[in-house]
Amino acid sequence: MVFAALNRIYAGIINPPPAKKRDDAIRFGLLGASNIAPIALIGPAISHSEVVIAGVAARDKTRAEAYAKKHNIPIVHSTYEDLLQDPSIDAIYIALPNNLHYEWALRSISAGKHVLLEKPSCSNAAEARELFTHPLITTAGVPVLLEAFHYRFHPAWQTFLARIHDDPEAGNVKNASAQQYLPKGVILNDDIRWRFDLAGGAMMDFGTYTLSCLRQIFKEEPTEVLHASFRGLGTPHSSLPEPDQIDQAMSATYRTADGATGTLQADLAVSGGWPLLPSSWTRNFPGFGWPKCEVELDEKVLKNWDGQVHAVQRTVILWNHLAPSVYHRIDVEDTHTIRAGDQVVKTWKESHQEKAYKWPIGDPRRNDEQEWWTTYRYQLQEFVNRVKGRVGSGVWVDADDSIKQMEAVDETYRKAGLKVRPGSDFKL
Ligand SMILES: NC(=O)C1=CN([C@@H]2O[C@H](COP(=O)(O)OP(=O)(O)OC[C@H]3O[C@@H](n4cnc5c(N)ncnc54)[C@H](OP(=O)(O)O)[C@@H]3O)[C@@H](O)[C@H]2O)C=CC1
Ligand SMILES: O=C1OC[C@@H](O)[C@H](O)[C@H]1O
Repeated sequence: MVFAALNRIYAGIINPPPAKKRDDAIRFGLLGASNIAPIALIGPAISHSEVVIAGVAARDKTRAEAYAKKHNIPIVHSTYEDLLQDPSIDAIYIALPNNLHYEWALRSISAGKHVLLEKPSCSNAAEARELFTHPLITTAGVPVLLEAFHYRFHPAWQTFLARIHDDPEAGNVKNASAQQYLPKGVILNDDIRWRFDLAGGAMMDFGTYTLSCLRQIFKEEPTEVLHASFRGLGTPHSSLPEPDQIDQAMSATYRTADGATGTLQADLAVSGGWPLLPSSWTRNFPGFGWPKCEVELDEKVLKNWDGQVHAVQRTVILWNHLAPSVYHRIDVEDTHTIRAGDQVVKTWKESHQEKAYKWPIGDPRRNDEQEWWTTYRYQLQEFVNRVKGRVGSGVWVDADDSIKQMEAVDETYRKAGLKVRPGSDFKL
């Protein structure tokens, strides 16, 4: 198991096998010399025959040149706008602070470029509505715009959803939870995530994934935020603009019209919780927690005969939805009960575990994917399929989804007593 995981990490992240590039490959330009691009796009592009990372622009040209050299990017522009106006660039990757997503997505689309836009798509719902309903992206034949919720494109996530929504044993969703934690200290004090003016905060970061997970699990929009509470920044951050508006961690519970509930936990600075040691010793040490989604379904009647009922109640857990190519596990537990009236005649459990590094054998989505493909590599595959007009796996994040996501983010901030993240004044 460890050896297989190391192999997947090596081929998927450390040293992806290079593909021979096609003449009609999509030429990507990067806005900003960002920390995330090497993992989210530059690395995945190496093994894709139809993607070339052709250019980068950064606010500081010397930094852009150093970044280009490190990552073998041939073209360097000294302004973001110059990159957009470069006719040799087909698509733009936007991994800028959240408050700049709206403006640069609009600018990129209006320059005729396809856009892979980092999550969260915008600073708030008003911007998302403006962006995703703009005629520049709603008219036929316009460029592709995708909010980069990479985890959704991996077969592990889609298999998890299938166990909740598609199996005969699956009742309605009753309760769900989604959690993501980063150890304290990983995100430094001057990071964009701690800046209210840059639309930062835990809810905009790990919160946006966990909320997206719950919305997918519910398969309908939550109608109410039942509870939301946050842990703020400590004193080292007091020099930042409006530090009291930043959530270092967020916890929120939602309810749907059908009465299902779901809770998210998103923490960008976890401490303590070490096993075996007294909590008083470790409470200031960095803590760890697996990314995890768990769902409890309502009981479902499978069979009804001669006054007896056979029902099943399912629980499903996905361990590590965030980096499933490294390792993941889907646990399915079905509790079967046979009843005669109120009397339980028999009850038993059936459990199994699943892995889905690729689409299942015989599945029409199965193609030339590899077990080491990361979520970002699967996402890139679908982005290219969309640009090229192919059917692909069918997984996508559409405009309405991105709008509803930001509406729920805003509602969470309101419920927590924090301000909705500030939007930009940019107009095309
Ligand atoms: N999909 C995923 O797994 C991940 C997604 N993300 C998302 O990607 C985006 C960027 O995150 P990350 O790469 O960590 O960010 P970085 O801290 O690396 O910043 C990205 C770029 O933002 C530019 N920038 C523009 N204005 C500012 C400013 N005022 N302060 C700081 N930087 C500025 C810089 O560009 P320049 O080079 O021009 O100076 C910088 O290179 C975020 O939206 C985040 O949510 C982040 C991590 C993981
Ligand atoms: O996947 C991620 O990992 C680190 C986070 O801070 C980042 O924004 C997120 O997208």
